Amino acid sequence: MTLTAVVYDAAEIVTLETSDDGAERDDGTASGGDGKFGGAERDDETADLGIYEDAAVAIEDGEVARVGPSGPVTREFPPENAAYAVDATGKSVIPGFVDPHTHALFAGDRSDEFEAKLRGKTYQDIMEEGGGILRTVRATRETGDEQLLDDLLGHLDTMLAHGTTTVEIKSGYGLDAETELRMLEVIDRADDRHAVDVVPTFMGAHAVPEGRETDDYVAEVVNDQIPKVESQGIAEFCDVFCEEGVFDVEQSRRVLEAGKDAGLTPKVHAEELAHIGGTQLAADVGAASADHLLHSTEEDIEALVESDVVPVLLPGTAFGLGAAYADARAFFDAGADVAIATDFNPNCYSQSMGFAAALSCVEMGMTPAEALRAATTNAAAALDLPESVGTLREGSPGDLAILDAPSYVHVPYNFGVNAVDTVLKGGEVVHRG
Ligand SMILES: N=CN[C@@H](CCC(=O)O)C(=O)O
Ligand SMILES: [Zn+2]
Repeated sequence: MTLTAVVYDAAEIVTLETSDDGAERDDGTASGGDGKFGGAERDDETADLGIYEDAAVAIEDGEVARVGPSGPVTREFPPENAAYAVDATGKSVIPGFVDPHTHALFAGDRSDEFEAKLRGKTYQDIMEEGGGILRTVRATRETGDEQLLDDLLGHLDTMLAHGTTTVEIKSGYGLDAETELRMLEVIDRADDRHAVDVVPTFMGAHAVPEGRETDDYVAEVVNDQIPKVESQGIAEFCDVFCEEGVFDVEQSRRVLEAGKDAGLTPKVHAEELAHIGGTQLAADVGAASADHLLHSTEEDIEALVESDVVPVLLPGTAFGLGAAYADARAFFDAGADVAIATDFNPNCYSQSMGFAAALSCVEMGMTPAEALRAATTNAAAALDLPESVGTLREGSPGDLAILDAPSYVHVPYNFGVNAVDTVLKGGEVVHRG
């Protein structure tokens, strides 16, 4: 056994050791409070997170061997014997973030669309004028693999610096077999080259290519792209943009069923711009997650909970679109294990899970504890990862973020600023702030 790392004297280590017991919460709708926060106090769920104060964590062969009060841990695992010894005095330690929804591989710049939206254009207006996803498709098709890889590695550096140690990345800016496979290949190479673990998703059904009929393109995804993706053997999930004016429920179902036959677990972009039944589809096909959910109904939410589909909420997207946020409390009240993600893409240009957590608290009414669980253990569940991912208990991967702050609450509290100081992946220091 090699003692990879000891992080000691931390003000606080958050293990997420215990599971959320679904304690009753107030819905925060009582009157008399300040603005949208309402006047009712919610339960303090800090105890659910398994927090040690004045604590240390020891990592052997890349896995957490011990976590607990600093004295006993450092006596058993002396920092001077470790390859990496980190004095975390005044700092706090959390599991590395898991970002379960991104489109981080793309070419081109769409900052002008951000300005256009601020001048009043909608996402759909921009798509109809040839902008949006199809513009990124044109740019991605024209860009070589090495440039795509370089750009992606840069984005992974930014994510890592913000505490993300595992990320899902979708293809979907190719929309033809050749470019979709090329994207998955680049995603795979980035996974090999970078400390961040990358989970690859095939999303040939991200948009309908210019000049094509939707049914005809769906047939291409099903009969040509998915078999090729299966033989390539990189993708783990198959996602579809089930949306008004993009792929309807039946077209989305055809793609997801074909993906399942090819060994790809379904995921669904559902009810982002309108309600068309994508959430129910996710439940029907046994998806790992349904994502966006800005327009989901109570029945939709119940269906997700009954089918064990993880709802992934993307507050950065609502922020960037100037849209209303998903009703996170409705998901919690139904007993869902809610996850959050950045949705990093050219239309939602943020790689920061800390920012997603801040929006989750201020705009979607989560407590900092709920936001942290949504960004770690629940996010790992959205990617079908082992239960230990996103936790810091014995046997967990040694993936952790050390915050330059005495408590995990500073992640959302210090909004707009990166609270992450140092990041360990598999017990190795891979980022120092
Ligand atoms: N909604 C579909 N896909 C992305 C946006 C991609 C883009 O605009 O380039 C999303 O999840 O937000
Ligand atoms: Zn997306």
